[in-house]
Amino acid sequence: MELIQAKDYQDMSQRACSLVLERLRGMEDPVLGLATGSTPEGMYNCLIEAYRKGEASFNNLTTFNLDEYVGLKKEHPKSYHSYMKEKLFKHINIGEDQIHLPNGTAVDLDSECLEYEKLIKNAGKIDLQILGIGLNGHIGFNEPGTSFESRTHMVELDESTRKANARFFSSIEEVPKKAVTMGIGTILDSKEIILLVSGKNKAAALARLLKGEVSESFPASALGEHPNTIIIADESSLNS
Ligand SMILES: O=P(O)(O)OC[C@H]1O[C@](O)(CO)[C@@H](O)[C@@H]1O
Repeated sequence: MELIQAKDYQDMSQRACSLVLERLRGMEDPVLGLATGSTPEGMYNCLIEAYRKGEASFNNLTTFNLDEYVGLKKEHPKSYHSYMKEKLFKHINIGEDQIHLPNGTAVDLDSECLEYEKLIKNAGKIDLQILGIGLNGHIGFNEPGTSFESRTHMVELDESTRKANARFFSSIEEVPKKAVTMGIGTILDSKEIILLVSGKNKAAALARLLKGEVSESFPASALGEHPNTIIIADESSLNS
């Protein structure tokens, strides 16, 4: 794992944005894996800015998001479909047919998971996967104890994850208890991974990751087994 030290959130976001744009420019039909949460918002703003300035175009891009809550319709304001639309997709030149997120309201969720895996496979490998990290080391919604070989599957969210994500809802009761997420094996199949880490509250998780012990009790440690992962971390997550 390569570590890039950024000064602050803004610097982390800009470095990630520059890396993404550089990689996209070098590819004919890039496949990009995307994350939600607070961490990538600055990077998305930078990508939008580059598009507005005419420095980037996304018409040949295919995207796959990591995860979606079970039970929230696409149109629900707190769904990850809505997040992606509001934070990125509606501001750039990308069409509905280019973007993919799991459907958390599918009648048959097991088939939905298999179908999502198939879609990723048919697109070729994910060229570049963007990740954030949860306080307990989750990546996507893969909670501690998830097999590193897991494929897209349905998960029960940890109470700690629901609590952390309650800030996006009116109350913790509204946070769904389940989600569909790419598995850790699915994530590890990506050709390249960028993990973004910002803020004091992520310091313990980052320190554990950098220690290098690989264990299923700490999902992000799977990245230690990936040949091409870059961590971009800001000072507050590194020095707290
Ligand atoms: O960037 P945040 O909001 O701290 O979230 C970290 C991680 O947790 C999740 O939001 C899931 O809880 C991921 O999608 C994200 O990568």
